[in-house]
Amino acid sequence: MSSLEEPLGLGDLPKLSINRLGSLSSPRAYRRAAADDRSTHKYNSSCSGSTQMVFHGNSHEWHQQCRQADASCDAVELRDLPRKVMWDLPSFVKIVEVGPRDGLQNEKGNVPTSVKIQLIHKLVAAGLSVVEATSFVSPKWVPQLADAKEVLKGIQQVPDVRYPVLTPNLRGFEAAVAAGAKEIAVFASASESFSKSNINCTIDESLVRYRDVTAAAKKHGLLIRGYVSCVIGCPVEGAIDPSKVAYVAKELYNMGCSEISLGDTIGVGTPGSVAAMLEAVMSFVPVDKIAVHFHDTYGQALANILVSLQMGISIVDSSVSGLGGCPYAKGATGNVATEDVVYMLHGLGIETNVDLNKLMEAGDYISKHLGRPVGSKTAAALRKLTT
Ligand SMILES: CC(C)(COP(=O)([O-])OP(=O)([O-])OC[C@H]1O[C@@H](n2cnc3c(N)ncnc32)[C@H](O)[C@@H]1OP(=O)([O-])[O-])[C@@H](O)C(=O)NCCC(=O)NCCSC(=O)C[C@@](C)(O)CC(=O)[O-]
Repeated sequence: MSSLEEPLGLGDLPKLSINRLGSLSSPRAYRRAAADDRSTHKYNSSCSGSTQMVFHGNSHEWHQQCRQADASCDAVELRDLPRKVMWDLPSFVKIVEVGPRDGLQNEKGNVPTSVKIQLIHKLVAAGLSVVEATSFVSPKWVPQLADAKEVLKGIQQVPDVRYPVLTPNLRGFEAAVAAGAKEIAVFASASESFSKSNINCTIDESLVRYRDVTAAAKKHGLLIRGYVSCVIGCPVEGAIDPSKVAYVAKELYNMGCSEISLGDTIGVGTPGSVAAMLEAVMSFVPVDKIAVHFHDTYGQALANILVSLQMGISIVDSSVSGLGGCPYAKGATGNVATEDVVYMLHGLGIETNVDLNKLMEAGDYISKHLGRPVGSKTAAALRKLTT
């Protein structure tokens, strides 16, 4: 088996599933072959010119065309369908695991601090390098995360792993620093109504507040993540104009956020609306600083992630076992499940450094604790194969 076709880090899954999943690694081979074709082409032996992909409007097809086509060489070859689809996907995607925060914040029953800490340890053991740990918000607003200090202090932090925490104001920031936070996240909204119901202020008021928080964070040398929520739709205002998202993203980026996470808080986006929103944001924020954060209310999250990757995004937020939902966004379901994201990315030949078996153990652990079946289709399917 060549290195291009090796199974996708599936550890000790049974042979049946390795074979089934391993066969999906061919897109990696397609991407490698496509990359090779960029430097040389072999179908005109008299020409050594490099090639490029060209979209032919009349036929609606991609062609591999010699860059010197206007001069000495007219070599043109119709490429196969998989290559068209896999073109220019990133080779590595960083997953930001938000389960312990976004996933649990809406849980009605009390989740013990020790369970939250254990969950974070299991997620890190699965290879996740960024695990959002908790929020230093008002316990009146989010009672489930009232133990933020105990959670952050209780984690045995692993070097090179990041544990960001949400801070809505200076008070939360100071509490986070006192508990040992090395990275914080501020969270604004592209919808005025959601901003009011989530953090009790207008968008512009929140940006003023976050300027203070980010200035303080920079003084302490902390990393800062910035969220924009309701980037596609709002439960009150309906569709959100991409220019509003771009405005908030730009403000957060300019105040020093090193990563801007774009949240489809109520999960109404489709690849069409997501592409338009991303295009607007990319005019102001470099693509390598943008993360996508999809809730899966309409079952569109994986498709939305795929179109984001095709547009150059390589940071994806997700939540183990699809936990989640925002207390101030009625009707919103959980985040896209990390297991499903990892399965899709590995199937595309994209590295994540995440061990799917260990990730599923973390999903089993928290699902058992919450007394419900795992919320990941991948985990449910693979569990069926192994029992
Ligand atoms: C921003 C506030 C505090 C304003 O809340 P407020 O009521 O306007 O603020 P306040 O200053 O009047 O404070 C109210 C009480 O909370 C206390 N307080 C004030 N601040 C803190 C703090 N940091 N930590 C602990 N306590 C705090 C404060 O001391 C006071 O206590 P009291 O005097 O009444 O006893 C509140 O609205 C809040 O905490 N909101 C957070 C809500 C939240 O966490 N929502 C979920 C986030 S999910 C999200 O935004 C979307 C995202 C990121 O996941 C992406 C996506 O899915 O799309």
